[in-house]
Amino acid sequence: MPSFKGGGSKTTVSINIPQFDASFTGTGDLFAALMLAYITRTNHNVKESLERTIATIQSVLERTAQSFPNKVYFQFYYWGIFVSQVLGFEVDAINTVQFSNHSGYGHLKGKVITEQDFDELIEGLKMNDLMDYTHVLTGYCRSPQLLSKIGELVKELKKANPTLMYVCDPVMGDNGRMYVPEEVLPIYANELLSVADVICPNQFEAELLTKIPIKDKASLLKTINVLHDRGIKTVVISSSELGPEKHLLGVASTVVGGSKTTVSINIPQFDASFTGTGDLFAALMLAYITRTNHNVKESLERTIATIQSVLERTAQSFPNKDPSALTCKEKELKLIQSKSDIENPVVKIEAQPFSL
Ligand SMILES: Nc1ncnc2c1ncn2[C@@H]1O[C@H](COP(=O)(O)OP(=O)(O)O)[C@@H](O)[C@H]1O
Ligand code: PXP
Repeated sequence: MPSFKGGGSKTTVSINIPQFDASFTGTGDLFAALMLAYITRTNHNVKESLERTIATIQSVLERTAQSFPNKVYFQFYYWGIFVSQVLGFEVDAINTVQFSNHSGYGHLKGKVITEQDFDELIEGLKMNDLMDYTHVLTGYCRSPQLLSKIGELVKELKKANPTLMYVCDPVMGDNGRMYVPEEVLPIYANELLSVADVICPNQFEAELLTKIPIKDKASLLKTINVLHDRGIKTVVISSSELGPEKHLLGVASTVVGGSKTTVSINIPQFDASFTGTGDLFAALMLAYITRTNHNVKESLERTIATIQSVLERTAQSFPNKDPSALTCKEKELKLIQSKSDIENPVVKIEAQPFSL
């Protein structure tokens, strides 16, 4: 029964809540977060806040019996999670790091998940019989030991569900510089690639994995073929410097039933560098490769359309500033504001067959 005392006058309201014949976990959290939102929006109108909160929780509980067909296990930071949820995936996320902020800022405080932390979480999932994943997506990870364990986990999960899709974003660096310890490279190259169904390195990461310098389209294609030869069905280079002026080039390639499709897309380049776009890219590709059953053209087009609209909205939130002058805080990706673009991206740039 919420009560509000403002300006000396008190308002107290109550509501009858139809009771479900089951007990749920998480409804208290939901209640508090919804009340926070509605008390803010209505400036402490407790009647409206309570009504909307209860209406929301009632509809969530009514819908709780309908479950999503896909359940993703995430080993990640936060950017991809929202996107996957908006696109209809149930997500169990393990944050590989619990940091005060991302690494683009000048200072970084917090903790990296240890192997023991990881083992405990997996033990709990197993004890409760919760390992029924359809997808695994891994990203930012600084520990070679932990990565190795993830490889073992993926093998185990695939044994239980042979159709499970493992999307590996081998997050190691960008523009010629590694930002995780060098020791993770052999683990990606020797242990994770062999279990990956989809891999989405950027140009630098693809070079590290194959030891092929990418100087032109021929070396890019060679790199993709080497990755396919290691048994990876779908290889996506999230960005390379081989695009036309002021454009990046993204490439996606898939081998289905012995026949290969490779497409590329010109990505208009913003005059700024953003953090989190790689995470976003991997989560979007996972969703669209699943929805389209490895149609790389459509997947790449929708992924790029979504990211472009997020970056446009991010850059436009400070219209009087040159994008290159934006601070780290100003460049935080405007994900929540882009929810409807994430749900329904408008494809403006078509991917083309990749040819030399
Ligand atoms: N400056 C930029 N301008 C336009 N698009 C960008 C820019 N930076 C990143 N992106 C988008 O984000 C995607 C992933 O970024 P990329 O740099 O390849 O990944 P990572 O962050 O892992 O290095 C690219 O495919 C591109 O669509
Ligand atoms: N900082 C942290 C803490 C991260 O977890 C990541 C990627 O997950 C990055 C920086 C790099 O982000 P991106 O490659 O997606 O731009």
